[in-house]
Amino acid sequence: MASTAAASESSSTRILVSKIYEYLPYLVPLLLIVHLIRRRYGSPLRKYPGPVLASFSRLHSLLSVASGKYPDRITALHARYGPIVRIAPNELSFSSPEAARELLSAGKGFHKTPFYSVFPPPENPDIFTETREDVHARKKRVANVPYSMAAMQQLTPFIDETIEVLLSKLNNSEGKVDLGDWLHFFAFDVLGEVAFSRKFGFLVQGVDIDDTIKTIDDSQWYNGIVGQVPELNHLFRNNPLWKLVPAIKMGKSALITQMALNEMGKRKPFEKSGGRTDMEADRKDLLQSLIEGHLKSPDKFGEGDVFAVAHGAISFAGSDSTASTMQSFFWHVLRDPRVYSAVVSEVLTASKSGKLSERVTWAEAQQLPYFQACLKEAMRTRPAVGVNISRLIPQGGAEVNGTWLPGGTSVAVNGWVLHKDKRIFGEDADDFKPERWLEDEEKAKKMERYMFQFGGGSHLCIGRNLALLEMNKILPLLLKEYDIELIHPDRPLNANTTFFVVQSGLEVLIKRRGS
Ligand code: HEM
Repeated sequence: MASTAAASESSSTRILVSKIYEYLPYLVPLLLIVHLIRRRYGSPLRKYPGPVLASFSRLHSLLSVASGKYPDRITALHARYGPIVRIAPNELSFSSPEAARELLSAGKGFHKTPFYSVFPPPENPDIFTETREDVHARKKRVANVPYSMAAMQQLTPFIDETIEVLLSKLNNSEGKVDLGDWLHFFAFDVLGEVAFSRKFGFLVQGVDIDDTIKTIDDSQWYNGIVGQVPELNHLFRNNPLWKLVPAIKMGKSALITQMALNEMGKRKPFEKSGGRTDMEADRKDLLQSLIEGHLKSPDKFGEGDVFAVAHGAISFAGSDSTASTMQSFFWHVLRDPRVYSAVVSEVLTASKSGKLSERVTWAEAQQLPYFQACLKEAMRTRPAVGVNISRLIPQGGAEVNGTWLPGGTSVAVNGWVLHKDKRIFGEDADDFKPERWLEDEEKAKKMERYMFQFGGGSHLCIGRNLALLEMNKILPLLLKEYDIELIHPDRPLNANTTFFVVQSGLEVLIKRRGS
């Protein structure tokens, strides 16, 4: 009896298995469709409009970033769907600057999303890649000290030295030059000096040595795209087999990594050198300040953090961002004869009346209101970070700008959208118009509050003082020294957004004033 029952049971199992096999080609797509429909309609975010693909897959975001035109894509999405757009199954993009202020403000428990974890180094996250707020806060407290404006001012001699090299190069190449390339080389060389008291030599050689800049940009391209689906990182960069493919050197710029390692090595043991590279030098570079921070609080800021922060500043955060901003400044100023003539006249008048030194200082640049307005306007209309800044809503949910959102929702904001808000910046917010900063003090203060070119809150850019110091010194100086003209005034600047908006094509005719 028992054996008959067992035989019949095994035969029905066989039938079931054979049926499953028979229907498998239909079953798998069916289950997938059910899963996708659940993602689209079963989510509490279903009431928010957005592209259909985005409601059930992150593929939409991935393809948008891969296009290199993310600022245009996200702007178009908000123009079509309104102030809150569902850009992925669990992600909303907000266009309102008020929402961005709340999202980025410190102490609300909004953490960075897994997007950031894709950026190297995975083994020792730096200030940018660290997604644990408490660990981030601990590290940032130490790293903030050397990045303060007072500390940065002491680095002025490093910047001045690099300025001399740039000027000598431009003096020797009067006529047609790619100003964008020179500004890019300048931004890198300043960082080499500031961080390690070492010249990378981009300006001297006038080329992208060892394809360093290209390697960094390729890495950013990868980070921006794979960051949309961070799980893919296990398949690629974090996959040991990936490293065996010789053509791929994602995230590893030999020149910069080697320089960082050498400089750290030379200063060991830290207890003895105090982080100084040269016992005679009276200049303190960034690495020395970071080592001092490490010596004071080795438990909060380990040796790995010293390396990660110094290396990250150069190989990721500080170079493309500053170069892109300077290129935007020149492109906007040069293509509008009215703006160019106003800013040049301000600089030359100040210079003639003895208000500018031969090498413009930070304090002097602050006394050039029209120049300051042009710089702000460049950072407003073309912020250097082109992809979204995103944060996670904590478990239990939270309100953003009056909208209740469930825990685990990712919320994104984008400077290219936020800075074009007509309520804050005016009906002509899409236009480059420096005057908007000079018309009314109250209005200018309000606009300032809603500028996100350096992010905000606890993740406000740590390098903003360095970038501002550098730009305030070199930009007016170039306007003072040279007559500059766009070769192709009607041609847009080529912009390829990876994480930063990497720009090219700033070709100009340059002539020394008075020559
Ligand atoms: C004009 C130049 C720059 C721009 C426009 C810029 C922009 C930004 C933005 C928007 C963020 C916030 C990103 C986010 O929350 O997802 C950020 C963060 C950061 N930036 Fe910059 N940056 C510039 C220059 C620099 C420089 C020169 C350095 C270092 C030398 C630097 C280092 C960092 C770091 C470490 C972070 C992470 C801060 C944190 O999460 O606490 N940046 N930057």
